[in-house]
Amino acid sequence: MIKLIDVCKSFGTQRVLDELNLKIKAGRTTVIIGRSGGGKSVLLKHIIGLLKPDSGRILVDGDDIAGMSDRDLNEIRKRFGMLFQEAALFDSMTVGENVAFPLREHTRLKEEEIHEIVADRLGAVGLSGIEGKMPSELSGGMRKRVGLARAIALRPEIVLFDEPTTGLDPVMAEAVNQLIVETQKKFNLTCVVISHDVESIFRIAHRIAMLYEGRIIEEGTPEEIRASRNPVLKQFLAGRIEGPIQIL
Ligand SMILES: Nc1ncnc2c1ncn2[C@@H]1O[C@H](COP(=O)(O)OP(=O)(O)OP(=O)(O)O)[C@@H](O)[C@H]1O
Repeated sequence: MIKLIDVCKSFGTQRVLDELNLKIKAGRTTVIIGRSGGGKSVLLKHIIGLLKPDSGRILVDGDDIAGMSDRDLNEIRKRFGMLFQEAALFDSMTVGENVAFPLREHTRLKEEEIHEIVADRLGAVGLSGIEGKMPSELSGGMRKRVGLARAIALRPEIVLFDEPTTGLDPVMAEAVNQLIVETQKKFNLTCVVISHDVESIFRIAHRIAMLYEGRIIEEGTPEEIRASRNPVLKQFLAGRIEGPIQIL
């Protein structure tokens, strides 16, 4: 569904993506792993067109979004949902208004219909009836759930998750993982998740891709990744200090 071909991106003299190639399968969850500051968020922003590559192509269902006008890009973006780090809810809006936001931005649905969809999506994340609450009244896990309800408001085909379990306790992290698995299945979503939470990765991934020094150095099923002999991958998954990954 999504193909990145020879994607390069630098900021000043710092090359973050270096002829990166990756295929993301439809109806599957692909987790992109890699060290902090390694370029995972930059990669995700290229997939949704928030950043443009210096060179290379990014195909979404065969359309190259790298050279697209903002208008065409807006159309493509309707097919995406995104759950940002820290959920990124609008603090001055109620939960209901947060979830309704993409519907009000991108559709001409009537208020009644919007209310129905908001109730449905909040139900899907196990938070029925909290439309009137403010984000500040919610726990971190609940905020993530509301963020997910908002991300799926428009029934997207593709949902991008930027470190969905960061900052949550293990129980809450597992609840969010389960929710990702259930929501992916229920809506047959193509999910791209970036994470360095090794526990979570193996719980949610159909495919895992390791980003290192600007490239995907290994991609495969969780079993294949576990069995990999790649020293970078082995060091990363084991959380060892010794190995090819340099600690700055
Ligand atoms: N808009 C930008 N301008 C300049 N440099 C940037 C920009 N966005 C990202 N970078 C740099 O690109 C590198 C990769 O950043 P990125 O946020 O993608 O890392 P990450 O792998 O997501 O890290 P983390 O796991 O810590 O979130 C960093 O060195 C960062 O400073």
